[in-house]
Amino acid sequence: MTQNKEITTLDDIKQLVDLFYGKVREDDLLADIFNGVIQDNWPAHLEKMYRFWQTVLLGEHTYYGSPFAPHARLPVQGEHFDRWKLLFIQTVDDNFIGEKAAEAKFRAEKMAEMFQLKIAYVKANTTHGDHEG
Ligand code: HEM
Repeated sequence: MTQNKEITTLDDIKQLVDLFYGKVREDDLLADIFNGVIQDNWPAHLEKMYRFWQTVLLGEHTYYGSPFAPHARLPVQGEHFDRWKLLFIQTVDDNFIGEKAAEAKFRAEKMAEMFQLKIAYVKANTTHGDHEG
């Protein structure tokens, strides 16, 4: 058994991200949604996610995107976010310990909450006849 470690370097971030999306890609509920959008661009998606978490957890500003935009019209509901959070928390707890590990879980929870609120808002403000799809 490997010992859980602190998240301190970009390599730790890469390990976290690779393990998490490894689970996502095998998940009965989430795999099709991710693969439908990302298709064969997984390396680019993972690169982006390394930069995202490097920025959030290590304070090294390498991510300059808009995190919410690609989620606005995904076919996702509470159950998808619950699964996403479960897999993320499992990945962190199975491999890491310490302050940054706790922060990773906290930030993921907060962003999931914000994404869900925004998706509900987008839906409520999309009337039939708007550009759907
Ligand atoms: C059910 C939950 C979720 C699903 C199905 C999902 C799906 C996706 C997909 C398919 C993309 C790629 C979009 C593209 O390449 O066009 C993406 C990007 C991304 N996701 Fe999620 N996501 C979920 C939750 C979250 C959460 C909770 C976070 C917060 C940590 C997050 C952070 C990001 C970021 C930062 C990007 C990159 C955005 C950019 O293009 O700059 N996602 N997500």
